[in-house]
Amino acid sequence: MSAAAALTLSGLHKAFGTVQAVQNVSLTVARGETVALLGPSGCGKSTVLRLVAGLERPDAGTVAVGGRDVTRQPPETRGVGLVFQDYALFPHLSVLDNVAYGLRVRGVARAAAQAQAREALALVDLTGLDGRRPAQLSGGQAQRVALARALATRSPLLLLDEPMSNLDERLRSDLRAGLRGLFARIDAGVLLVTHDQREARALAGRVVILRAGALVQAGPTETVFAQPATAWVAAFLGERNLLPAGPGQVRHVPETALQLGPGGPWPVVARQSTESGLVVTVAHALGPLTLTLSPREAGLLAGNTLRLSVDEAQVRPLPDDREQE
Ligand SMILES: Nc1ncnc2c1ncn2[C@@H]1O[C@H](COP(=O)(O)OP(=O)(O)OP(=O)(O)O)[C@@H](O)[C@H]1O
Repeated sequence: MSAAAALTLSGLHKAFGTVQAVQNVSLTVARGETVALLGPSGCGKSTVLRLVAGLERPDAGTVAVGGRDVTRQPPETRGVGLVFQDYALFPHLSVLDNVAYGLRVRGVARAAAQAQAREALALVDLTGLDGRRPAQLSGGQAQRVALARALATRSPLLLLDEPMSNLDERLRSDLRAGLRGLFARIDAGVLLVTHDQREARALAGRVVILRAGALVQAGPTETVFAQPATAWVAAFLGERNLLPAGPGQVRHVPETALQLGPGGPWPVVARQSTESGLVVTVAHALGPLTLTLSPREAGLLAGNTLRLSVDEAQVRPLPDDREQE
């Protein structure tokens, strides 16, 4: 199977001085699959991508692209398409020539390079803008040109490092929807680094979570979000209800376990209006529980109390590993 994988990383290590940036990371990305690398700032996400691209050399471990060991190859022979957050387009070249550039430097003849570039521009819905200069594009269009440039190489593996970080929220959500369709159409593997959990959930079939350079959990996206393996992962993914349960243990009460209506009433001890609704904390018998109420649900607040019960079947014990670093 691994011969068919777009990417196979085995036992990768990389230190910068005393900083262990990447520690024993192994993962595979199948063709046609999108995998998101998630983790807090400084956990080693960009370093993993740079090791795959050949911009850094690992201290130990191997990188195979399309079943070929490229650990000792320079970036240009690895067959990897890259889109970095500070993507640079050549200002003096047209959109078409920007996209064709990488093919031309690999020795593809001009007419063939332009045909492949047009095909890539069509994939990102930019047909008709071939003749424009980068300065005549919106931020979202320029971002799609950078993507088309990576797609045009027809690499079996695309690496995207925070590909939408320069865009505003509306453009990001438009582009997210477009990318999901695009990734489904091309048969490449995609390794995506993002800070944005919505981006990971929208685009990736699997997620890999890094902490201080080491892989702490990997699995199908919805499984990892629904069943974080430890308290640290749960907290990183935004879970708020981790109740102390003895030494080194917490009880994870997911928000889906909180059922409004029966139970209580419990006193509301904190409330705050946010973009997604009214966030309230109730003093439940199990401990303080925080949940977000939609405007309609906020109508269930009676004075300063809320009726809710906990579906115990969804409550899971987790090891509390939040202190170790
Ligand atoms: N060239 C370098 N020299 C020294 N230290 C480095 C170098 N590149 C990265 N590091 C360190 O390695 C660790 C991992 O960095 P990396 O950029 O991979 O993290 P990241 O998860 O991508 O972070 P962010 O989300 O903030 O971009 C950090 O502690 C960083 O300071």
